Amino acid sequence: MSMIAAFYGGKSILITGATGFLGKVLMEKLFRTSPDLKIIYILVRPKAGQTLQQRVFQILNSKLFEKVKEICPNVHEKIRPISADLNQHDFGISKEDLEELLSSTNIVFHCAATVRFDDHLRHAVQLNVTATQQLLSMASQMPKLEAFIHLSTAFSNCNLKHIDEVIYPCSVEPKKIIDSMEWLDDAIIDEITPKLIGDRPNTYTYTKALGEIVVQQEGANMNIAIIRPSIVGATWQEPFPGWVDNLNGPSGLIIATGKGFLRAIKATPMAIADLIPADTVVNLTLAAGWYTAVHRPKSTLIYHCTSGNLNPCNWLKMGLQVLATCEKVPFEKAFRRPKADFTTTRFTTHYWNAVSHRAPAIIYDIYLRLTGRKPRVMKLMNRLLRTISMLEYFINRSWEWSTHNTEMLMSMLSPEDQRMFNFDVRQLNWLEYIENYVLGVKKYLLKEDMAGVPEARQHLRRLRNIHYLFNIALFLIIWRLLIARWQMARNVWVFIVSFCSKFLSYFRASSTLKL
Ligand SMILES: CCCCCCCCCCCCCCCCCCCCCC(=O)SCCNC(=O)CCNC(=O)[C@H](O)C(C)(C)COP(=O)(O)OP(=O)(O)OC[C@H]1O[C@@H](n2cnc3c(N)ncnc32)[C@H](O)[C@@H]1OP(=O)(O)O
Ligand SMILES: NC(=O)C1=CN([C@@H]2O[C@H](COP(=O)(O)OP(=O)(O)OC[C@H]3O[C@@H](n4cnc5c(N)ncnc54)[C@H](OP(=O)(O)O)[C@@H]3O)[C@@H](O)[C@H]2O)C=CC1
Repeated sequence: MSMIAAFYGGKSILITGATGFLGKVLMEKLFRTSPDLKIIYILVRPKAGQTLQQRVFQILNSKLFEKVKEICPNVHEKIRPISADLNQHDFGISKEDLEELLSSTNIVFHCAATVRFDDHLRHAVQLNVTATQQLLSMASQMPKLEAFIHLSTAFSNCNLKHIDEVIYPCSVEPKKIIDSMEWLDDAIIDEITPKLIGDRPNTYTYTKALGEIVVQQEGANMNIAIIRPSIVGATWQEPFPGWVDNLNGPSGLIIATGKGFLRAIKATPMAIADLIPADTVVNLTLAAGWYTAVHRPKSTLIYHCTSGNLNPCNWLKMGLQVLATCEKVPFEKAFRRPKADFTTTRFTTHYWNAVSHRAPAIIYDIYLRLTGRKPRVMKLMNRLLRTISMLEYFINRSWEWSTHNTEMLMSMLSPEDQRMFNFDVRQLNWLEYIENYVLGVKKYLLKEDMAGVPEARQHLRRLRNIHYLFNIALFLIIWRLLIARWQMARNVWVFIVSFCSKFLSYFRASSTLKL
């Protein structure tokens, strides 16, 4: 019998960010392994014209929840969406809902965050710091609370090379930052942002670090744990391999590679690609929830959910496997053939951006214009290059994360729990995982049917022929222009022609002699 699954049975659980990538996988696993849990409260905001109920309906009707609906047919009765916007004071939760939440909740999983790298500091602070502080204040009024689990990121201290499972101080106290956001105007915030984030690359990592300090300060009297995942990727095993539903992290770049948009990227091939599957993060999170509530460690424990020190994979290995899979099972309607390389210097990156990214986009847009259609490729390309520039920091460095707490937690699990809530990345086969990831991107993100693969292959063959024809035509045009303008080119041309004709006549002569 699984101790962890039994622990969540009969519990009332509050999840923030349940409509996000990790939140959905977390909810799915909870329902699948503890179908007898009492209720899951989720804080949801109405979005894109959808009501809360419609959003929940959409989640439950996705492929991710197919198994759950078999195991727990009344799953819809066990999810209670609560209208809440974490940008608002008190989250805008109604008085009745708040009372119910405060009186019933046993466990809190705080997943909501803004994960955008370029968010304005005011917004990032509001969501990743102030909202965390408010949620903790709410949690402190929950008489039945057993554990509060906060989702952070392994990159919250990416300004360090070696990162321990501890909370590092920031130069300015989070409370001062929260206060200042209330009275500083946007222009001043823009001006001080680079000084505040210091040697971190973006507001996301900075505010996640502030969020951790808030958790430590405000949650001193609660049972709290912090999970720090690295780059979260598609699921490894559960509920099925390759599930992913947003473009964050590597997923967007996998699409860009498979569709032939991405041809070169500045990366350090041997740097560690610290990916971690979403289901691994969820298993560790649930195990930490159980351990925190049952064993009540004296201090806040931080768990690094990373792969680099236990089972390292580098960007070269990952990139080659992405390309190999895209070759084997191509994406539909590719712009160009999937063929990409890593660049290592600024100069080569600029060169390949001009030749392999911008030039084809301009040519294709001209073709679209000439055929009476709206040009769109350059816009897409600019967005891709901007995304790459945001991610570059993470693919050109390696970090070391210590994993003592994570390994300790693993050793505390029964063999049954080690199997059911497996977060041992040493068992992960990277090539198999990356292949399933790419297939998952194709099936669940791009919603492409595997029946379309032969047509996609045919399309790639057409693109290859166009590529060859284009290259030959380009060569001939350039050569013709050179001959017309340069004596030197003419001399070379005469030399080549006379060399070839001598070579041919020599062959002709030697074959006649043999006869
Ligand atoms: C040798 C072979 C070589 C082969 C090479 C093979 C290569 C394969 C190797 C792979 C290497 C992987 C490296 C990963 C490193 C990850 C590190 C993460 C570490 C931190 C982890 C964390 O702890 S943190 C969680 C992750 N957090 C993010 O990862 C957010 C990032 N992101 C943003 O911060 C914003 O995205 C940003 C960018 C500002 C743009 O912002 P933006 O305003 O320009 O664009 P938006 O995001 O608003 O998107 C506007 C519309 O573009 C659509 N779209 C957006 N991206 C798209 C895309 N890539 N492809 C298509 N479509 C896309 C979107 O769906 C919208 O569509 P629509 O308008 O229809 O709704
Ligand atoms: N994905 C990754 O690579 C990594 C993620 N993490 C951490 O894991 C956690 C979950 O990330 P992930 O699932 O990928 O992120 P997503 O962007 O997929 O999900 C974010 C969630 O937060 C919710 N949210 C955002 N703003 C508000 C708001 N104002 N009010 C209410 N809810 C809001 C979103 O709701 P809505 O659907 O309405 O937008 C969504 O449910 C985050 O804390 C992140 O920092 C850590 C390391 C890596």
